[in-house]
Amino acid sequence: MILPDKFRGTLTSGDFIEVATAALTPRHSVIARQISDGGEGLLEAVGGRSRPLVVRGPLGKDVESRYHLLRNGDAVVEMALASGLALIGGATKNDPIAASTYGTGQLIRAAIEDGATHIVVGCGGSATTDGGWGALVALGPKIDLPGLKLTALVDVETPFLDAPADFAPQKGATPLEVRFLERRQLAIAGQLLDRFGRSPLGLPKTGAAGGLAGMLYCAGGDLELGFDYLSELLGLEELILEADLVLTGEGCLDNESFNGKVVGRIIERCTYLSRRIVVVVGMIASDFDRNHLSEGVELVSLAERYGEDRSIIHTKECLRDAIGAVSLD
Ligand SMILES: Nc1ncnc2c1ncn2[C@@H]1O[C@H](COP(=O)(O)OP(=O)(O)O)[C@@H](O)[C@H]1O
Ligand SMILES: O=C(O)[C@@H](CO)OP(=O)(O)O
Repeated sequence: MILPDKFRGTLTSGDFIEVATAALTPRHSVIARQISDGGEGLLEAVGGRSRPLVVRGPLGKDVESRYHLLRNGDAVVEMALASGLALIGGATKNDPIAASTYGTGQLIRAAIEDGATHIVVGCGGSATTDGGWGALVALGPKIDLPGLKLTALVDVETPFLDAPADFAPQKGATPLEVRFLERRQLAIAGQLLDRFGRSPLGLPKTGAAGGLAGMLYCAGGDLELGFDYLSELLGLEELILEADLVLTGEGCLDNESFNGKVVGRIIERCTYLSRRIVVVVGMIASDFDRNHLSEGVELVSLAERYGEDRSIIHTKECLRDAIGAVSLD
């Protein structure tokens, strides 16, 4: 069974599935699912009908975006498709103070106006650290509609006030800007408490997507790990139980991977269900704590095996070769 996350910047989870399926068939029967932790790739993973919409991108320029309507009635928004770092070409092009979740609010509002009553918002992969303020402005009074159920799917356990220090640097913030964002985040938490009577402070998961998850929580929403939502939707537990081997991977295996992200959750589930697990990653972070891996987890780093340059430039070839070298009998 193939269950990959993306390798940010070099390989989508769809690419991983294509390469791995070609390497394993016809000798092995393969089941593959695209999977996401709520960040990039969520809409591809959930499927459903796509509703296209032009919204305001993270730095104010219009972007073509969309949300999905599922057969079970859920409307699914992937915030990365409206307020994501990838939309503006990465951290060096970002303005980490100005970046706003307004466009995500526009997507949620459109789903409400289309009649959705359960809106699931994937948080992660963001350019923003605005505590969800932009989305709140875009939603206006819509967010208070009776009967509206909101679920924030998160990819990390980070609390609201830790979002700037933990994630703003990867969005281009300097240490000085991180301190500013921390003060602003605290002020936003106060505003959210005044408005909704609920505070995000001290609560795990509320810092996902720069605190968008915290705003949704204050507005009455639930917080759920993106992986757990998808696992239930796709029946992953049953599929893992039926598999002889589970193959997964992501760009960089780090301690955050075990903080709610796809690869960490898959390793945990396979260990619990006594399934063989092979993890192919682009690289392993230098401070990665190997105690996260139980005995028996097979780990391959493309950067270690083929060199960093080659693994980044020729990711597909390296992946094909690495999978070919795994003993599958
Ligand atoms: N093909 C690759 N080879 C080596 N490292 C990679 C490769 N692709 C991505 N990476 C590394 O992975 C990092 C992104 O990590 P990833 O696990 O994909 O996303 P996330 O930040 O959501 O956990 C990149 O910044 C890069 O350092
Ligand atoms: O958007 C963000 O702030 C972070 C955490 O939610 O996402 P990612 O881990 O994908 O960088």
